[in-house]
Amino acid sequence: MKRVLVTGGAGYIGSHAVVQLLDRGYEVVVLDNLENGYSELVDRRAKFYLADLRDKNSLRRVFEAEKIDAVMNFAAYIKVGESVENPTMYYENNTYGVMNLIDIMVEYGVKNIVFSSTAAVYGEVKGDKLVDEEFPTDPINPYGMSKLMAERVIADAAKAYGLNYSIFRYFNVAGAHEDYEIGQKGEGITALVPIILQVAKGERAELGIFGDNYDTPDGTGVRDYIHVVDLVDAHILSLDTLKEGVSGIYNLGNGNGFSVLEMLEAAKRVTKREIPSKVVPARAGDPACVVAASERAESILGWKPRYTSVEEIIRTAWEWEQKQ
Ligand SMILES: NC(=O)c1ccc[n+]([C@@H]2O[C@H](COP(=O)([O-])OP(=O)(O)OC[C@H]3O[C@@H](n4cnc5c(N)ncnc54)[C@H](O)[C@@H]3O)[C@@H](O)[C@H]2O)c1
Ligand SMILES: O=c1ccn([C@@H]2O[C@H](COP(=O)(O)OP(=O)(O)O[C@H]3O[C@H](CO)[C@H](O)[C@H](O)[C@H]3O)[C@@H](O)[C@H]2O)c(=O)[nH]1
Repeated sequence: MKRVLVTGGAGYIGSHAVVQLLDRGYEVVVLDNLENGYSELVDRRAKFYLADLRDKNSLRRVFEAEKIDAVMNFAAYIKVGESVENPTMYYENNTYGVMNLIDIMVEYGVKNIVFSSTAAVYGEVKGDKLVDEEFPTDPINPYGMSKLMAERVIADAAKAYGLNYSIFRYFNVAGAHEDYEIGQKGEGITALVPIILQVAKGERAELGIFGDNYDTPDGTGVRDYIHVVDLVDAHILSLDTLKEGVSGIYNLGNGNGFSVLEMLEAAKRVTKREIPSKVVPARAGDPACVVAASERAESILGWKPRYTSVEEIIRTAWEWEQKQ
């Protein structure tokens, strides 16, 4: 396991995977169409290819030129609201794109894939039970369904073609690497933490709190926030299990739920700034409360998240945001 192809390596999480793999001595090849990525986020030590998952010939060019040992697939569309408005665009990129990638991996004899999935595969979670990997999958938006379908494609292909896979279901990823100038970026950001910090910076007038009528203690949505560096660590650890032929599906979260209002208060403490907010209508496709049980990643991969406080997670994101 020497050379890893990182698809979506010019994006937020992919660019972290690139530097963390390089720091552990892997050779890294990046594939991205730069639709939502930034070439300046890609570490210069990695080799970059402009290619698109939906275009098999562009993928062939990469696999022809590079001997790949494992693929980490981060390339996807990621916005829940957009997926509700334009579902076919999501199935085309997030499901069909993965089918293409698998076909090309098989064509070139590449056996190992690490895949970014999402807590959105679980859909509406009733009550306040932690969600483990056996929880029934029932996505309530096309984004989650496009990822669940891709998971199924990967598992079926693994059986048929002898592949090994690690599928990671991320909860809410936030924060930034403290040693590199990389982080979450982009005009169209919809994720809570960067939006709150953009308000703190004065780039946005206020935070719109999407609904305060949910069945949660303060009525706002509850999520499990996980630091991007911890998240990527699990991916890298899983390369060793893939080498041993062990495939699996793993949740990645901290196991603690924070509401939108709690995140807002934490961000005020970290930034020491005013952060104006107002309640606006709930966003289509948003469940009330989603919190992870991630013991499987801990026991099988030996994974242990290091950033366990949301203040710490927000602080690293704030340091990045201020450099922008
Ligand atoms: N950010 C989160 O909280 C979160 C949570 C759960 C899952 N995920 C998953 O993690 C992965 C990475 O997310 P991110 O937050 O880094 O998003 P991002 O948009 O920053 O990165 C995605 C990258 O993939 C590229 N890309 C998209 N479609 C492509 C295609 N067809 N061909 C080539 N490149 C393509 C984009 O240009 C971008 O650089 C996604 O698969 C996403 O579904 C993210
Ligand atoms: O401006 C905002 C943005 C978000 N929220 C709320 O904050 C919480 C977190 O929202 P995010 O958009 O940060 O993330 P989601 O919980 O919607 O997560 C979904 O989208 C993510 C990508 O953005 C991941 O893919 C994740 O797996 C998927 O469930 C939700 O309760 C949301 O309603 C607001 O109130 N205002």
